[in-house]
Amino acid sequence: MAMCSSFCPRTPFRFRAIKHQNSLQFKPFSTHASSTSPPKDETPARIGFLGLGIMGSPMAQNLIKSGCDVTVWNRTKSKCDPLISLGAKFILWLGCISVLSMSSSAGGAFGYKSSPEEVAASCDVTFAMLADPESAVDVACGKHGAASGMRSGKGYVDVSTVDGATSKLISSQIRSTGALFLEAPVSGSKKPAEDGQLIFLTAGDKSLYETAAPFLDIMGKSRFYLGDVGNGAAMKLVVNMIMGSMMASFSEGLLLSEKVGLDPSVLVEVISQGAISAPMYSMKGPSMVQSLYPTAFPLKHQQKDLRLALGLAESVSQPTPVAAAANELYKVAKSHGLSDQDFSAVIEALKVKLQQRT
Ligand SMILES: NC(=O)C1=CN([C@@H]2O[C@H](COP(=O)(O)OP(=O)(O)OC[C@H]3O[C@@H](n4cnc5c(N)ncnc54)[C@H](OP(=O)(O)O)[C@@H]3O)[C@@H](O)[C@H]2O)C=CC1
Ligand SMILES: O=CCCC(=O)O
Repeated sequence: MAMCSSFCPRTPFRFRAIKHQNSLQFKPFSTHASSTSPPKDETPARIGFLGLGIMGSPMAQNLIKSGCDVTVWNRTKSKCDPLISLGAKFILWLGCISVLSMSSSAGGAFGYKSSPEEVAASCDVTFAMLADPESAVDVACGKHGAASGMRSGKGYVDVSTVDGATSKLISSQIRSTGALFLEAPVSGSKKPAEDGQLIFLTAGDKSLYETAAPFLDIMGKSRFYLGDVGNGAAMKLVVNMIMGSMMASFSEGLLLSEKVGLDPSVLVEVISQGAISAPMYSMKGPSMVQSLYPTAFPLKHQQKDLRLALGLAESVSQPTPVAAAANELYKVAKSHGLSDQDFSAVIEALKVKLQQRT
């Protein structure tokens, strides 16, 4: 069943956690409301956010700006600082005591550390936005990983793009603690993340889906609940498989148009008015024509998604020759040092091939 949101997230709400039977519910309340003290069974909802890269940072930022109580963690600690400046919490940890800090560098001299475990232990719902299956497993299930801090009444929402097997592994580790698990990879890139316009493809514990809904609605424009763990991951991989092939095909067209004496900028314009128009072509085309690839979606992640999508297709014996060919092109692009450029830099792999022939 697909569900879409209608919640308006832009008012400065705060969220209170309310114990309801065995589950947690979150009720928004306006920060402009009267100063009557909250009912005794209500405490501020605490949100954890692990992974502050291109996507995680703006997503966490939107939660903070909407009045949520957010605790952040990132492997490279300095990326926490802009969010701490906006009001995020950062936990320093010394094995037996945790202290809240105003800076990720505080405590360094004393050997203090922060860990996903500490964040999960101190929060009601913890989100994770990590690079790939390996980092998602490490942060959730590794030493001092989030699972070590989970227990009944808490929830873990993994918004990273991973394969179904990885998601199921993380789900089983989280659920073995009594906590709930939701996979919720996103469609939409850096700008939609900044604008709170992501599309969440969720699957897993339905009650956590409902609990997390107000927060998903702050970060996104719509959400789909797709059933069992693995379905959200599969939907995301199918979407990105199509996207990767589209971009490879677009790149071929841009280069071919130029080679036969056409202006590729005019091609972008022609495409934008016809049946194959897509926002992606209009957004990326003009900079691709100038050989500029400002990173919104790193090429290495697109290749990872194609690799995982091919694995998904293999698991059901589905032929995917177009995606397989596109994957090879992204691999060539990676081998030419383009991993951290935007995925539209895949066009450079074709230019390399052209040069090799001439
Ligand atoms: N960018 C985009 O347009 C979109 C990306 N996605 C998906 O979202 C996820 C994140 O993407 P994005 O933000 O672009 O990626 P980034 O590369 O910018 O960020 C990756 C994050 O993962 C962390 N990380 C990487 N390896 C490890 C590790 N071994 N242990 C702990 N943390 C680690 C990084 O930490 P550190 O800062 O220390 O390197 C960083 O916080 C990916 O799965 C991607 O496929 C989904 C939709 C759109
Ligand atoms: O995973 C990245 C998706 C990027 C997008 O949907 O624009």
